[in-house]
Amino acid sequence: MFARRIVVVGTGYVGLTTGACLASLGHRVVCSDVNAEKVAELSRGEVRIHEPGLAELVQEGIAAGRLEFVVGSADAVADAEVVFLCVPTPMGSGGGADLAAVESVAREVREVLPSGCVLVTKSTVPVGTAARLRELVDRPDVAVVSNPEFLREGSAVHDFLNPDRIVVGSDTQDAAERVAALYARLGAPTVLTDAASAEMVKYAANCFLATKLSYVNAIAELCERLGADIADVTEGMGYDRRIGQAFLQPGPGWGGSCLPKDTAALLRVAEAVDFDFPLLQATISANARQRERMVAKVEQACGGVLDGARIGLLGLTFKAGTDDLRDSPAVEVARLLAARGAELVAFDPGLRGGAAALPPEVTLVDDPYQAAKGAAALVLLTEWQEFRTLDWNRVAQELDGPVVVDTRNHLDPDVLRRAGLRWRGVGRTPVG
Ligand SMILES: NC(=O)c1ccc[n+]([C@@H]2O[C@H](COP(=O)([O-])OP(=O)(O)OC[C@H]3O[C@@H](n4cnc5c(N)ncnc54)[C@H](O)[C@@H]3O)[C@@H](O)[C@H]2O)c1
Ligand SMILES: O=c1ccn([C@@H]2O[C@H](COP(=O)(O)OP(=O)(O)O[C@H]3O[C@H](CO)[C@@H](O)[C@H](O)[C@H]3O)[C@@H](O)[C@H]2O)c(=O)[nH]1
Repeated sequence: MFARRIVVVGTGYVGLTTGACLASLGHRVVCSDVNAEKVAELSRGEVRIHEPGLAELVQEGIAAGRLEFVVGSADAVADAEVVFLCVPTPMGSGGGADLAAVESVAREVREVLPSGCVLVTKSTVPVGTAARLRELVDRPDVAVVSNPEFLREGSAVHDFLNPDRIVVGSDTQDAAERVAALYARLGAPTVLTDAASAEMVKYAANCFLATKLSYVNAIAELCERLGADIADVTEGMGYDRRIGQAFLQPGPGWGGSCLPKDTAALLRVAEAVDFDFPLLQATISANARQRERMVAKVEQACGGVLDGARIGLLGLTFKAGTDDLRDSPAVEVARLLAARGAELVAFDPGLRGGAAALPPEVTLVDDPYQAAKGAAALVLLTEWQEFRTLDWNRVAQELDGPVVVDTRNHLDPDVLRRAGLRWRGVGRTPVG
């Protein structure tokens, strides 16, 4: 089925990907945003975020007349069949999801939504939000559907077009089926359920992933203390199909715009219904400890003195393949190092054009060798592919102290050893 007209509200990672991908599937899509400058750029086919294939899809959609961008939502929804809400739901004070943007759009459009239209939450929203929106919109002729999104930043287009599953929930079966039909060409397994269950799937999945990572980071620490090797341990675990190889890489802790806020939000949801959730609490607190652990590793690598030490940082984004610094563990480690008096010089391939949200103590430079220059230690915080192939002899010449702390186990310790460098990883025996 091809919808006559789809409106996507919010043109961030999720909204822009949704709009461009649905247009590429043949739907007619209007994307709206409050940011007039962004709308003007997107209308010219200019995409600021770093997402492979997204700019091309946007340009193709515009050229085919299937994709347009407008400011404000009220006019845009006037003849919509389906309206996707893709606005932010950040962590509010107290940890719960802040639904101000979702509710503000719902209020903006409630009176102008055409009869028979479906209002869809694609933003990550707590269980009960669809029910709350039904009350807020107060239109028996408009159905509310939950259709959570599972794409990852850095592979957003690929993930949207090749989903592991589509989840659609509504208390109006027909509306859920209409939304599911938009994705029919993707051939993905589809879970049709009620709204509360669909909303829960999203949190349950993200919190499970976060728990898997906190667990693997704890096992890595144990490996370090017991002389076992986390790379071999996770490989051995991962062949068990019930566990799987994915999401088993230890690191400086998990971050990004989703896992931290979603774990905090589920904890709040649980509290609200008097459910004690020590497992999720431990997942979160172990993650905070992981960042401290990385700082302790760097301190040890610098001979126990961080105050006044110059430290080079490789990577600041929350993972490779994105320019996103939101809740980045790398930035948090940098902050903690700066608080201990370290002087920080950082290079990140995703931030070549600069970055707005860096702690003032971090100086951003344009190449990795400048980050290494005169440093007491070099610390890899984000797993960019190009870090593997640095000229390590040159790095060794630039460094003041011959040590690399690899918080992602991303580098080949033997290559570094041959360049005369000491390597310190996570959950593995130090080399050199
Ligand atoms: N980023 C991800 O990888 C990802 C994946 C799955 C789900 N999500 C969820 O999707 C939602 C959006 O996340 P994002 O990362 O795309 O956010 P984002 O910050 O990248 O983009 C949000 C966009 O919404 C716009 N906006 C804000 N208020 C608006 C309003 N009232 N009307 C119209 N536009 C408005 C902003 O200008 C911005 O362009 C969140 O709930 C998030 O949890 C994100
Ligand atoms: O083996 C791993 C995998 C990930 N990470 C870290 O975990 C965090 C999250 O990574 P990832 O899940 O790839 O990033 P996101 O793009 O934030 O995607 C998550 O959050 C999105 C927003 O809800 C969901 O849609 C995705 O399914 C979910 O994977 C990052 O700091 C990664 O470095 C590790 O440390 N080790």
